[in-house]
Amino acid sequence: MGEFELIRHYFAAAACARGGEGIALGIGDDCALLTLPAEQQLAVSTDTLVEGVHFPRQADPYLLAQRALAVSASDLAAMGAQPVGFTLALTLPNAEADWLQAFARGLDEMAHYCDIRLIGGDTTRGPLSMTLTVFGQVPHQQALKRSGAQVGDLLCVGGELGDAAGALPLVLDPSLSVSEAGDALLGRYWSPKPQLQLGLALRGKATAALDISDGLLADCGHIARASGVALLIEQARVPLSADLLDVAGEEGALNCALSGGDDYRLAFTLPPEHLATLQEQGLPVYVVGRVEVGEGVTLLDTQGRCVQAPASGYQHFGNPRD
Ligand SMILES: Nc1ncnc2c1ncn2[C@@H]1O[C@H](COP(=O)(O)OP(=O)(O)OP(=O)(O)O)[C@@H](O)[C@H]1O
Ligand SMILES: Cc1ncc(C[n+]2csc(CCOP(=O)(O)O)c2C)c(N)n1
Ligand SMILES: [Mg+2]
Repeated sequence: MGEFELIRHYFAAAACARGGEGIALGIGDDCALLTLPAEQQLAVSTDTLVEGVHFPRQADPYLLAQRALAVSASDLAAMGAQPVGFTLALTLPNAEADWLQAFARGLDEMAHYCDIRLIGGDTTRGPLSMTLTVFGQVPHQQALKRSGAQVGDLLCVGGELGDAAGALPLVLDPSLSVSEAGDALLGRYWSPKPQLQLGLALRGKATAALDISDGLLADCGHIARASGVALLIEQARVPLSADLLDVAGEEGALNCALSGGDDYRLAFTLPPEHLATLQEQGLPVYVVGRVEVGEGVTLLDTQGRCVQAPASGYQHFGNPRD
């Protein structure tokens, strides 16, 4: 199977490659063309996933595609953007029909969940990796940036943290036996659910937001820096799932939540007056701390004393505390 046949058969023909709102031209030309309403801005984000770094060797192609698109779409959620389209640059060691079929099915399912269309890409031969670029729309002045946190805001997260990090030993060693709780954690690693609905609901309410990819502490550091404030996290309020507690124990679970990464849940700062409205809508909003004058991220125990934080989070190069 040649490159063009592969593209035609597995990608151009996929349900997620059918046109949609805002897509004037999709797969097949030198560029795709997007048309946005005049009052909207285009939100753009790109993410690369490399075998052995972001996902294990011999990964199930169906799960891999789901994870790749979820990770990318999560950045749109974090900006409060509505998904429009995405490109897929796929590098493959070889073209295997079964692998491609399963990959395209995983991609289709996550694209359906996110309501996003495949609009183009690139297919090359080489070590397995993929780069997805997502495009979304957000009304002018309404994007959720990292820089707007205000003293007095609450610091919130969009759900239980650490599950995917808790699954990592199981991901890395498939010979380990997996309990029911472990299986649930594996589901959170392979198919994170981008919090798109929450992102939209936070428009005009949250003062800053991002999605947690490197760990709560490290990613909150980005908000603190960009906003010029201090973030205080009350350790006891960090939401942990029963499955994670079961698999990793209390201390292990907390470490996964604080520094594990791979959560793809939102962290955001919120003026207190908006909390009840969001929670009444049934949205997952958990208060974990607050914004104060100062800088950096501080972890507090139940008595309000500073706690020595564990290693701060995932970094590809260099010292994690840089
Ligand atoms: N090679 C690069 N050239 C230009 N800008 C880059 C490059 N790598 C990263 N950036 C930009 O730096 C900022 C931080 O990137 P980073 O990849 O850490 O994003 P993130 O959302 O914090 O993490 P994630 O990639 O896990 O979603 C983003 O604005 C990103 O576009
Ligand atoms: C097999 C395997 N080993 C380790 C990890 C952990 N990991 C890798 S990259 C990253 C941060 C996000 O990446 P980026 O900053 O590039 O978006 C994390 C938490 C994993 N996911 N899979
Ligand atoms: Mg991000």
